[in-house]
Amino acid sequence: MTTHLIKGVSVLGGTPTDLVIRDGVIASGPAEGVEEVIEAEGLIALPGLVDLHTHLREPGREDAETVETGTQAAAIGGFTAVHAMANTEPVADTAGVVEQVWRLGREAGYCDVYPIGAVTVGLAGEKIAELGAMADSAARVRVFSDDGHCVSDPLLMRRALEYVKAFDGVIAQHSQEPRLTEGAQMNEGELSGRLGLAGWPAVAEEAIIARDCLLAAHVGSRLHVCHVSTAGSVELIRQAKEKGWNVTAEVTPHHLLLTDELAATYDPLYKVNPPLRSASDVEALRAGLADGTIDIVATDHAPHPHEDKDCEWAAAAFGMLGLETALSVVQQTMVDTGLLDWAGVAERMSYAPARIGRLADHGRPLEDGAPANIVLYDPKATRVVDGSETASLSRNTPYAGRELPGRVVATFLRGKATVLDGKLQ
Ligand SMILES: NC(=O)N[C@@H](CC(=O)O)C(=O)O
Ligand SMILES: [Zn+2]
Ligand SMILES: [Zn+2]
Repeated sequence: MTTHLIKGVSVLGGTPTDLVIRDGVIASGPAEGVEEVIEAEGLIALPGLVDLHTHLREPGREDAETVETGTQAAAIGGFTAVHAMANTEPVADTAGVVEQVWRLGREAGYCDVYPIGAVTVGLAGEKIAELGAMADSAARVRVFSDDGHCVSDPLLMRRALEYVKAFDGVIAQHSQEPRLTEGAQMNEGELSGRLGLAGWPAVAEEAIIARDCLLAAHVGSRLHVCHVSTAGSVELIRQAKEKGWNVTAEVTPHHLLLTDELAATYDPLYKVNPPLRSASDVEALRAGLADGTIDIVATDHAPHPHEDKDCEWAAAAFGMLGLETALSVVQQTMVDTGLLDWAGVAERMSYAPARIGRLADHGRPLEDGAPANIVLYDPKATRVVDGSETASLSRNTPYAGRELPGRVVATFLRGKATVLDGKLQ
């Protein structure tokens, strides 16, 4: 394996220093046997990013994404680990399917893939899946989710929370009260009325979060709240944390940047679940991420082929790409606004998601002896996003034509460069 010397890099935005990568780990001592030197003046080094919420679509929807193409997009975005959501075909609700996804990630070699197991068989919300068998499998599943669907039955949710305690698992909930969101198309508000699109009210998210926090506290288990999108949700999670309950939460880059006004275009690129909300929700999400109420940023990278997106709003699929643009959107919304420094970004995009997912080899400080999972980032660069230029098989980025700050220059996975000079290796 190539020994790299990264010269003059600013670790977490600190004073410039040199980093040596040897035999897959960050090495101390003199830079002997260096084969490749990377001049990194002006670049920031962050621990490899960890995504707790990625849709890789394999098995079953290889027309939208595969483990290989999705992890290529992840590497380009600076990620060294992604958690793959269970809403595949077949659903990842058995040890066999999660082992298959885990192995495909290993074989592709761009980014470690940690499968998420379904909470209920077939995501049908009726019967608990074989959570223990998935935890004990080679994939060592610790995160379980019916994402795309809400575990809306309170008794099933209680049982799932109890079940995962045995192996220190966590239930990641897609918080959406189904009866309150039948046919819902966009954020419920004055604008949904004007556009004639059925509303998805904030209370449908908040009612489930409140219930789940109470359930998690009652059984003494771990709850993770997926894609928080409203100011009221932030407030509920803040209260749960004040009580010392074991609740964590994520926000997506798109909910930090975009608002429901974009629905007025009727362009399904902006159709996502939960929907884009109001400017005051965006402000509350940014504040909640800054003060630690919301623990992490997770992409909810949701690829869809053009036939599922190039249609009228009501018929289009929910979801947008996110892996390749996440760090830039976080820079724009959180760093350039003064809400977070780079150490804060490392906490929310690497350390904390690795802790929640119980990953040992990711989300570690860039210290001697740590696995060399590193991203080199140029915060001074800018780019206009080209919607057709993506490693993903799908093209549904909401940022096409937008100028975003920053550029991932290199990504290292256990010392191997997956990206160099912005290009996939
Ligand atoms: N976020 C989305 O709009 N879509 C996701 C499902 C989900 O995350 O709920 C998908 O699988 O396409
Ligand atoms: Zn979801
Ligand atoms: Zn999702």
